Amino acid sequence: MSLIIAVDGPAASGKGTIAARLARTYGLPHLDTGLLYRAVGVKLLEAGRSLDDEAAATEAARSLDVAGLSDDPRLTTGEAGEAASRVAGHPGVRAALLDLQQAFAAQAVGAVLDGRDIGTVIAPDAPAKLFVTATPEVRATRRWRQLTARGFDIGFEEMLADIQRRDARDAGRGAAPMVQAEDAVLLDTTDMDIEAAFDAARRIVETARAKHGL
Ligand SMILES: Nc1ncnc2c1ncn2[C@@H]1O[C@H](COP(=O)(O)OP(=O)(O)OP(=O)(O)O)[C@@H](O)[C@H]1O
Ligand SMILES: Nc1ccn([C@@H]2O[C@H](COP(=O)(O)O)[C@@H](O)[C@H]2O)c(=O)n1
Repeated sequence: MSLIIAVDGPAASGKGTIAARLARTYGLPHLDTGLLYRAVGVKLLEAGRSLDDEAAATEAARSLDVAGLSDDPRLTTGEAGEAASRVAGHPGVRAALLDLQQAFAAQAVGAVLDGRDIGTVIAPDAPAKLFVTATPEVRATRRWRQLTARGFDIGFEEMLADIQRRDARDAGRGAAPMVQAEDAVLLDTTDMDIEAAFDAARRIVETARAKHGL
């Protein structure tokens, strides 16, 4: 068995930050799966297609070029996040992105993946699973700081409404909804800074490693 670390949770909970640091700590490749859905959403928007058009979204997912996604500034906007969450509800899109994610998780060296359905659908047998969360207000504050620091003009109330709308859509959809896997450990980072959250995450992974002899 390889060390697969599944990190799920709602928007701006800090799961990407934790996943990236865990990957560095354990020398594992890391996939931010949200980027895949963001790229599909942006592709549709740029082609002038409706985000509700499942056939177009599925085709965009099937023909996705995954090279360079983590450096693409178009994927970091609030609009990209909203578009991602809309196309992520299409079963065809999720099916088109499944093999790629499962192949990434199956690397012999192990892997860290973060998203919404890693512990439930992509890697249900992962030995280490975390569900990272924080209150909507704290997550909206983190995302607002992140976006305004990059020069985006957005009010806090709008940010909070965006987070709450996305939470409801991601948790309420029929296809692979955002839900804590039964065997995932809940990590509530509401009152934790990044260092404290990472330390807590590493302890969870260490416990899993000891349990599975990894
Ligand atoms: N525990 C924390 N305390 C304060 N700020 C944090 C904490 N964790 C992450 N952040 C900051 O909050 C912002 C969002 O974090 P991050 O991108 O890791 O969240 P995420 O859950 O991966 O979001 P998304 O799913 O939308 O990609 C970043 O600016 C990050 O530096
Ligand atoms: N495994 C995943 C990852 C993401 N999504 C959807 O994409 C949206 C954007 O994700 P971020 O992590 O970049 O914020 C997110 O709101 C989900 O709708 C997903 O469904 N499954």
